[in-house]
Amino acid sequence: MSPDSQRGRPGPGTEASRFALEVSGVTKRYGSQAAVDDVSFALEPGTFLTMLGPSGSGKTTTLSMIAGFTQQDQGTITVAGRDISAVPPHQRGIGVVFQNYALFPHLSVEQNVAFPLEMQGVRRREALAKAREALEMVELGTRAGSKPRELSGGQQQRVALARAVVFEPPLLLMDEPLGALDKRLRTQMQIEIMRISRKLGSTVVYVTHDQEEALVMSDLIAVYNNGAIEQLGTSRELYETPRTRFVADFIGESVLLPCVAEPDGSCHGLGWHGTLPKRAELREGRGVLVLRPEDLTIAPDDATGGAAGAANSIAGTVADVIYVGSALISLVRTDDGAELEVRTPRSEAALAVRGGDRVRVHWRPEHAVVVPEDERATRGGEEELATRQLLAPGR
Ligand SMILES: Nc1ncnc2c1ncn2[C@@H]1O[C@H](COP(=O)(O)OP(=O)(O)OP(=O)(O)O)[C@@H](O)[C@H]1O
Repeated sequence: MSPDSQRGRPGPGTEASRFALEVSGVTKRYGSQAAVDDVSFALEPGTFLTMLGPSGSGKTTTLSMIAGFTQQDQGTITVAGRDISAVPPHQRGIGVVFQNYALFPHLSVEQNVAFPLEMQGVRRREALAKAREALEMVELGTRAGSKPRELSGGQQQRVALARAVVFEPPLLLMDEPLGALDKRLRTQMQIEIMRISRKLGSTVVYVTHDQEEALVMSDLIAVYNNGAIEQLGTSRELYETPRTRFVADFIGESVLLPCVAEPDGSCHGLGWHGTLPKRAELREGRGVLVLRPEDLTIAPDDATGGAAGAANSIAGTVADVIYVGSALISLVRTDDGAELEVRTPRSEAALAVRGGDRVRVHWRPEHAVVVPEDERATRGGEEELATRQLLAPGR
């Protein structure tokens, strides 16, 4: 477990109930495979956490254990300081919106929304009145008497959202709730979900595949990989200071250059040398220099700095230039075969280069991060070869 995944956990003797949700050392195995492997995090009330990661990395299983649909093999889950591990789902007081958590087709929209309240023993009249309020909140007040099949996909999702928030749950779990919607409706619903969760002051755990959605909506993002949280932080922390190569690659566009960090504070790679960035996860040995395309600048290669070139830069040939409206993307192929993407704002387009130009791509060490090499990524393949060449004396 990375120290990051423990973020916000209370220390021994600290009052646990200051957290709306605390997941501690939770593991779920299917056969010999761990779907979720020793996951821990704690959320202050009102936090919006998004779980982001590739398919099969354990996001839904984590959510399902919090909801109570799946029983963990190890670890504890507490909601507002109360261990809910043995509490059945409907008694957990958690609002749930799962993509496949369908509405009841034979009930009207308002009866669907009133259902969780009636399950809690609230009288029918009161439950229906509250259901109508929740439907107003998602702007479906006029469709209370409709059957779900008479509504569009987006409207049905909004009913599901109303049903999840009708009892004003302090904790709301959402698994790809907008997965089936088109882009326009998705954006509208993202705003709706943020508005409603803020209004209710709910703590939200949200699962999505869409990193843009995660960056826009979340206070915190947990990046999942292979059943574990690889890094947990704000959007900005994940983008600007990824701790691992996986996170650097997964969040936003990145340029990754294999490198060797030296104890004297320098680092070098194939065809370049420079200063070891302060934000280096390792001070010595093999790693990967992480750069963001918008932090790179491009200039004609005038061979400054002699044959080895200027520090913190690499020479190459422009393979392509793509106009994307707000910026120009230059794809540069280095002499050692690495591909670099350089993003130049449109306002600086005078600096633009053309395909076939010899150029030098520069970066500032304060914009770079060095992360450890990912063993999985370097097992076999070209990259291992590149790293071996990098370490070979005489190059
Ligand atoms: N009921 C089950 N039986 C066996 N294996 C399961 C079961 N549920 C999940 N798994 C396995 O656990 C792993 C994690 O699955 P999970 O659904 O949590 O991933 P996910 O990150 O939510 O993926 P996706 O984004 O595709 O929904 C996967 O390898 C999956 O095959």
